Amino acid sequence: MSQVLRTQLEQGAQALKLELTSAQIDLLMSFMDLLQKWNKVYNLTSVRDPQEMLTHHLLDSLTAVPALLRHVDTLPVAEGGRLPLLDVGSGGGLPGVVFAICCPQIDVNCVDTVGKKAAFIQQVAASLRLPNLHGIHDRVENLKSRYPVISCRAFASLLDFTTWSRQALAEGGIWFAMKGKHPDEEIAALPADVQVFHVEPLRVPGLDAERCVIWLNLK
Ligand SMILES: C[S@@+](CC[C@H](N)C(=O)[O-])C[C@H]1O[C@@H](n2cnc3c(N)ncnc32)[C@H](O)[C@@H]1O
Repeated sequence: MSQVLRTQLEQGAQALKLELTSAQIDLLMSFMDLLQKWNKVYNLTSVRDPQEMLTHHLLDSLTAVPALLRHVDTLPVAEGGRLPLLDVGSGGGLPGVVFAICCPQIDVNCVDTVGKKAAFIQQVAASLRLPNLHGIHDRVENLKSRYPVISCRAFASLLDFTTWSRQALAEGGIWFAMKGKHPDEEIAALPADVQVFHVEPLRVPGLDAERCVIWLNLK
């Protein structure tokens, strides 16, 4: 990836007030390289242009990191332990890999029904030496473990997301759904015991588009 894209990434991180080390910027750039390389073989994302990959995938996912960190910082985590997070329908690792790189205090588990996508995540974890990143090949509905935070991006309606991942939500846990426009109709379709407790608008550096995070929990 070019120096121009790296500079754009650094400027984007600064605009988001994310204090990333140059090692983390290197890892994000290497992730983009791996995504570009293996996309040709595995068909991980329809986005192929490197510039578009930077703004629509990397910076878009990065925009959710400050919101996630604000929440995580309020939770008790065992000494030396990491907070488990499940990223549902992670595909080529968005936002899961970005979260794993930017938040070493989080243990990121990316689940996808497509075996080659889960295998790609395992490959990214090994290549980039990320001990806090794991690929799981399964349907989210089948998972037996429980997670205090469950995220998704471009996955499904809020109703399907919360219904399919409900058994994987730890007691007192939260869902973190990355969405485009405020999804009024999806919110209206939620069952009575699932509540939206916060909607956070996001601005992606270099992208003129509506984005938000929907925070949900069980009543
Ligand atoms: C549109 S892609 C989004 C990928 C990625 N989150 C992104 O933002 O680019 C949705 C992904 O969800 C996966 N998926 C669909 N149903 C699933 C299920 N029940 N459990 C786990 N993954 C699922 C698909 O295989 C696909 O990779």
